[in-house]
Amino acid sequence: MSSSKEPQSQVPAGSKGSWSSFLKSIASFNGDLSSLTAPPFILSSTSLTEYSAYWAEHPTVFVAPAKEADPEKRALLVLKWFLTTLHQQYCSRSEKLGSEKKPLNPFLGELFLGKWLANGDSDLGETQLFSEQVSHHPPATAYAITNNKHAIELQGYNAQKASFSSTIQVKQLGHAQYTLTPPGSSEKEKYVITLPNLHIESLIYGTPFVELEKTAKIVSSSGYVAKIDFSGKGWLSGKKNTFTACLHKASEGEKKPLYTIDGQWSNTFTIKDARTKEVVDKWVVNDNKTTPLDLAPVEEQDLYESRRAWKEVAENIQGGNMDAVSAHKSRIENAQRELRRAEQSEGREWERRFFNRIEEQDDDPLFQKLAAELGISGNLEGEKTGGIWRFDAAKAADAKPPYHKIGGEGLGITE
Ligand SMILES: CC(C)CCC[C@@H](C)[C@H]1CC[C@H]2[C@@H]3CC=C4C[C@@H](O)CC[C@]4(C)[C@H]3CC[C@]12C
Repeated sequence: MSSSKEPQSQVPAGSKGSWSSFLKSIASFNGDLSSLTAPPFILSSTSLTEYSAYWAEHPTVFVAPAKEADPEKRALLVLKWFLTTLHQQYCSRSEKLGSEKKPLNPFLGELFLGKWLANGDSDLGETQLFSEQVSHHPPATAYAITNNKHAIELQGYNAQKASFSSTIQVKQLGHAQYTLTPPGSSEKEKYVITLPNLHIESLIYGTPFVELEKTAKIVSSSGYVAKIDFSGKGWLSGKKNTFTACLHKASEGEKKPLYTIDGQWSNTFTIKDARTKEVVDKWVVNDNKTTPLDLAPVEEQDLYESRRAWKEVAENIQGGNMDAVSAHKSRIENAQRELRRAEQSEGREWERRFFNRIEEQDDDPLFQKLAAELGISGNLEGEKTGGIWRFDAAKAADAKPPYHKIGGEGLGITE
């Protein structure tokens, strides 16, 4: 007999069979999550290209480091910003939709573009988002978030490698780089960020949610290192999403912490000065509303913008009309296959709108130095990310639709 405290299955009555076949299929799949066929109740109408927005849903926290003159406090503010993104990155679907869902698998060239407006804050300026699916096989998304007023740029690209060991385990490939120009300085300061591993909990009950694992690191050109350790359901606290973080000088090591942070990334965490043991800052997720991303109305969007391209699919997922969902998905997939065939026979490649594929040896030396400190290499990951991707600010300047000459052809739309 099951005790009343044990979680009950939340799988809808009509989906029990398809859920258990889904669970069986993941136990033996090939590592590409997009290839999994999941039952309708777990499908999301949001594409993975949208997830890039999670990096800056608190624009004031995103720009705060650029205003700080003290390098040590600046490094702390970058760490704080990174930690404040985690709730949105890893919890927001579960909180909004009742569980983690399977996102739409972006097509090559799919775009998600928008901005966070200053909303009356005269000092904030506009923060712009460029997110683009730069590879389809393997799937990889590149993003850049810029704030010109504060000369900040975050860019990165990522892909996921999944495996199965009692549940879905996900390794994130790729990394992020945050660049600013300190007040009064003319030299850029760069922070390179590695991404944590994650796994899915509560799959069996039909209420999957994300838990983070292992570590993430941030190293800076100013000589600071932040290490974040994720312990999931903390051994001491017994609470989910538990972590500890520590900021130290690269020259001094972890034994001489400057600041320590602990708590739950999905709830509350506290920042302490490690020298005085004093609490210097606290973050409470519920006290900090996110700023909604400002998007062009769907009719005015480019055909390759995510919400416009997936409109029919999304509406039919929401309406539960799965035949129409697969019809529209197939339309896009077939048109994309056709396009790839044509490109191949003409010996050319799809032109990325905002990003370029680069050779590692041609990369920014500042980035290369920090990557070496972290032991990461674009070349080693390149196979899983379709290459090494860098934002092209010139391509983004004054960008407005239409973003591609090709029109509806690649989406199976004839107009
Ligand atoms: C819900 C279950 C049954 C299906 C599996 C869904 C998989 C594809 C989902 C679940 C959680 C998702 C991750 C959640 C958050 C992020 C952070 C973001 O910055 C990049 C994408 C990434 C890393 C997602 C990739 C896709 C992901 C791993």
